[in-house]
Amino acid sequence: MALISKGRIKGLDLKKEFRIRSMKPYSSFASPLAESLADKECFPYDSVPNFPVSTVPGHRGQLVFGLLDGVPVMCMQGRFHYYEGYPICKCAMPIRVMKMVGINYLIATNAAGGLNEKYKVGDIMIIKDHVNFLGFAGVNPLRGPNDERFGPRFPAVSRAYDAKLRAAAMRIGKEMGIGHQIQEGVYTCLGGPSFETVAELAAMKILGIDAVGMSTTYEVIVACHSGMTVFAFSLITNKCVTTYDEEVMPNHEEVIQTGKENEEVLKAFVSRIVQHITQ
Ligand SMILES: Cc1cc2[nH]c(=O)nc(N)n2n1
Repeated sequence: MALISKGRIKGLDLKKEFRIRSMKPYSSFASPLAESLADKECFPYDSVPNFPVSTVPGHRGQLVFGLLDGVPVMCMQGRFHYYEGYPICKCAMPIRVMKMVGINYLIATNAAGGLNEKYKVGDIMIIKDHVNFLGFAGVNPLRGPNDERFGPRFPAVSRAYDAKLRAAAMRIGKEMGIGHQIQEGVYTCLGGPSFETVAELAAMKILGIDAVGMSTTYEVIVACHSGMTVFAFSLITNKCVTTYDEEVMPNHEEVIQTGKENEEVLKAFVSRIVQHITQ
């Protein structure tokens, strides 16, 4: 979500391009919230010049503009992942489009495996920091010539996840009566599409990682580079498989199912955070 002044790129009025009447918050969000918007206008990704298209089951593949409890918002239904085969800068490109329409905040959401033993399936982990494993191998969305229109060559990302919004989200969770399922921790992004081995998870535990996924960090780095304020959370969709004798292996069906089971509470949670941002 982002509070935005009316955005416009020098010489290119995106409002005409997107027929945007008034832009305020934005959310990179799963389908259900975008479906619930009033006064919706949808732009399939393949109708937006140079946009990648979603290839992952459960990701619709369109930009949705509309009203969330009266607040004009922009949602992504489906995001792009490194494992789909896109360059990482292409996976983060939608964040630059949002910046170009004048966005100053981002709410990013994802599904993730719970590595922290205290976590339960269905928990919401507010992300306080990330370990960008992809970046350790140089897979960074800012690699290559720097585009000065957005930010500096060497951006700081030490406070990528806004502390005030994290505290507000914690309070909102308690007010909603879901404080018992709200966590705060460190998220990591792996390349995927294979899930992690037991040994990899043991290593990540030593590194203090709480939840494991395959997205988000590259979007947050680009949002930070562009000077956007970021809030992000993970829905814990499964417990990471940390031993060799566990019955159930991690699987995409479980991820989708847990997302469906929690969509109402997530919609309410994000709506309350939007209200907080726009008050
Ligand atoms: C979206 C998602 C869900 C899980 N679960 C897991 O154990 N490991 C992952 N990397 N991911 N990613």
